[in-house]
Amino acid sequence: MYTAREFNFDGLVGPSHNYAGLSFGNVASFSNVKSASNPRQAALQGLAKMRELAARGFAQGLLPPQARPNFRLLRKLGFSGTDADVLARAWREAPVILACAWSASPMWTANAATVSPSADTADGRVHFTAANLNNKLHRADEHVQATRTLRALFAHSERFVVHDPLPSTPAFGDEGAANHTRFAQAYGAAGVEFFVYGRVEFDPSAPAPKKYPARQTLEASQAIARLHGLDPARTVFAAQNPDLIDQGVFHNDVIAVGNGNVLFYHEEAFFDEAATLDALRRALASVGTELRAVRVPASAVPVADAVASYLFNSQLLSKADGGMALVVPHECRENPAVASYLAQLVNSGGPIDELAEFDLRQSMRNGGGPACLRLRVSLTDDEARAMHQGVIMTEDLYARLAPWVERHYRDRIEPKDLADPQLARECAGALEELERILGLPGLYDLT
Ligand SMILES: NCCC[C@H](NC(=O)CCC(=O)O)C(=O)O
Repeated sequence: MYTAREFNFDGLVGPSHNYAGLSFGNVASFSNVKSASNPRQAALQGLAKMRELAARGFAQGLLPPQARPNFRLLRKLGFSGTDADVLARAWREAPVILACAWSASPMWTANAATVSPSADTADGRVHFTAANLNNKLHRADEHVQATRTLRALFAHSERFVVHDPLPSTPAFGDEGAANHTRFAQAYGAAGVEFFVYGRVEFDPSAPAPKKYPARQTLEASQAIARLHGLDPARTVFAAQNPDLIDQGVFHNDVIAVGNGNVLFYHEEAFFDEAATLDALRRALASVGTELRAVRVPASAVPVADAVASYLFNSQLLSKADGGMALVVPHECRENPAVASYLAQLVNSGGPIDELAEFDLRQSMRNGGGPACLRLRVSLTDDEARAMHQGVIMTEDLYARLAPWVERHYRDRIEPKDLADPQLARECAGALEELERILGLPGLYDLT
């Protein structure tokens, strides 16, 4: 009856992937600052994940990288002259700003937008709102291209709407789907949308972290629910545990993941666990579904291990046989507490009965695991047909993209390379060819 599927749109890692330590509050980003990256390996690791999941029959797409360096940003900040002048002066006077302009951070497409499937929205269209990501300079401009890309892919205005991002001010800090989960009996059925926020701008007494920034506000989440036309009875807002933000849980998707009627979460994830579960249970009951909560106690997995391994930054995928696979990074096997927890989990008779493990080390070193790397979009069959087809992962597309990466990507970038105008030319050349491979002429505003 409900013919809808969940597509995962993974970020294709861009040719300037590097480690610049730009994300205060993200432990991995800070610990790997200024080490050498390998963009070629990063892109191939991401493609390998997309290819394997597509081959297994999961609906898999990609979102293209963004043009870097971001000369528009650098020029806006007063660096002028030729492109080479801009890079040289920024390198001399403001190397951190230069690194921001080069960041390949759009690869983490969970932060590209919040998406509400048509079964949840008042007008029956799929709604997208590009995230303003205003907490970090290197991410605060991503929404310009993200909006443009989403409008190119989901152009059919009777089926899709891509909203402008929320106002770029602290009251509306929005990090997209990293703080949003949807529960439903089936992808095409009416569901419950779950928003987790880190602080409340207009209520100073609300919980908030002390050391690291809370990137998502309640006000932003509420605005998105309004824009998307969500039914209040099927929308739940919950506060993240601020102490965990201070321990490196900078997005909710570092400590919880949901799919179908399953919530897989750490017992300390939420400010008020009981109230959060109650609200979810009530909302799910209104659509005839019962919540299955898989709670991980701190005695089995301490928060520090969850952050180091990215156990919860996993994908929960519904399989044809009715079970669910948990897509985890290699780091989960290397962490003894997490490895033994997972061995027990898949044999517990619960909803998660399989592990799929991937080497995503290049992304992980910047704090991005399997879940950060993908944006979920549930689409009916008609909607899936109405979107641009050139970004859907197939063996054929893989066979074109892997050699494209080999041709254009370096295998090493260190901080001083960001001053190199030749690297900028290589990146532009790569994207020009990518527009053709994906069948998206004019995707980039390369003027
Ligand atoms: N959802 C995962 C996002 C990871 C991302 N890391 C970064 O931007 C690190 C970039 C650097 O430090 O070079 C972030 O913190 O927003």
